[in-house]
Amino acid sequence: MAVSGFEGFEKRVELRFSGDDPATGKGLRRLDFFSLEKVLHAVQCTVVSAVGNKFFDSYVLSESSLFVYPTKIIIKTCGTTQLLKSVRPLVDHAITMGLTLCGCRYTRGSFIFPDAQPHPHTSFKEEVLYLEENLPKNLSIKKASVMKSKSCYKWHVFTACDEGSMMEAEGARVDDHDGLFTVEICMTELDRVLAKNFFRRFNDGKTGDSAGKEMTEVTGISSVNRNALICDYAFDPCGYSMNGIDGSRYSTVHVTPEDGFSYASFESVYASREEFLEQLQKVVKIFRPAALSVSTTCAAGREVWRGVAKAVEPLGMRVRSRAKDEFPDAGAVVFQTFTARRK
Ligand SMILES: C[S@+](CC[C@H](N)C(=O)[O-])C[C@H]1O[C@@H](n2cnc3c(N)ncnc32)[C@H](O)[C@@H]1O
Repeated sequence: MAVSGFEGFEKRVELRFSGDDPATGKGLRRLDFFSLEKVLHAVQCTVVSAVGNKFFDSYVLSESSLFVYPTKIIIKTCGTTQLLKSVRPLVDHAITMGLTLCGCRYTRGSFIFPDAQPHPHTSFKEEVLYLEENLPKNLSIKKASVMKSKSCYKWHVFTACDEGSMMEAEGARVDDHDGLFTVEICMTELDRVLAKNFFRRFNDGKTGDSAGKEMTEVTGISSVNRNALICDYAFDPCGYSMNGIDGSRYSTVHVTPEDGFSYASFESVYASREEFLEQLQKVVKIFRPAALSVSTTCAAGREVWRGVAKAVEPLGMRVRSRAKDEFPDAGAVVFQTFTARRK
């Protein structure tokens, strides 16, 4: 942990592969646990709990989450982890399974404690350089951009893909190659009373799993998506992580409740804008942050960002800025920031 406080803002990387194993269709899910742990060791985190269904495997980590699909991996880590160190080993493991990397997307917000970040996360420039050096050469179509806001929080995006993926994305005009769009929500300065729900009582006699389950219920996180199977974990003395699995769709919540650097994140994929907006409202009510950012990534031409301001306005949040950009393979990214009227 940094001397100053825990860095809640996560780094997130999504790797897409082509060439599934036609015999089992399990692709990357065949990666054994020992190999996965070795990759996570390089990142400096560990698995605290795991669950899977017929579509994917989901892992709650000591620092955030990992999702493994047959041809896609999403890994999100916070604190002072070295997330990008996972990229090359994951690509190498995939090659042994007959899979080729065809797309990479790296996103993160602005760190609260940037000076505490180790290599290669000391700056966005360094992260991009590291990715360029460690990604296979077939990912020749690249773009890196920092999307600005009116506050100190920015959204950093890097994407890279091969020519085949680029043509496919242009033809289908569908992001994520499955019709879903991704939403990443970051919240800071959480309501102090609500943040207390993510602290454990001294010597509570509970396990991380049982205390996590209780937090999921007490805070209302269980009602964000009632169809999701939730795998939750409460850290000691405070902090919370959960992964939700709903068919082929994941969701994830991470909370750093300490006053002075409180932070919570919510991420999920959606097919419908209505469902997204309904869940966004529930999430904002759980944390009542003073500052909120909502990043949507979807096919170019789909305007899933619309309606966000209208959805959070009745909850006392006012739109501060909106930045839009397009990225090869990923599609349109819209980064919107909001602040609470009370501040
Ligand atoms: C891993 S969780 C959630 C991470 C998430 N990205 C976030 O900040 O919202 C981080 C919270 O758990 C607390 N925590 C307690 N023990 C921890 C541990 N062994 N590893 C990581 N975090 C721990 C941290 O102080 C922090 O409040």
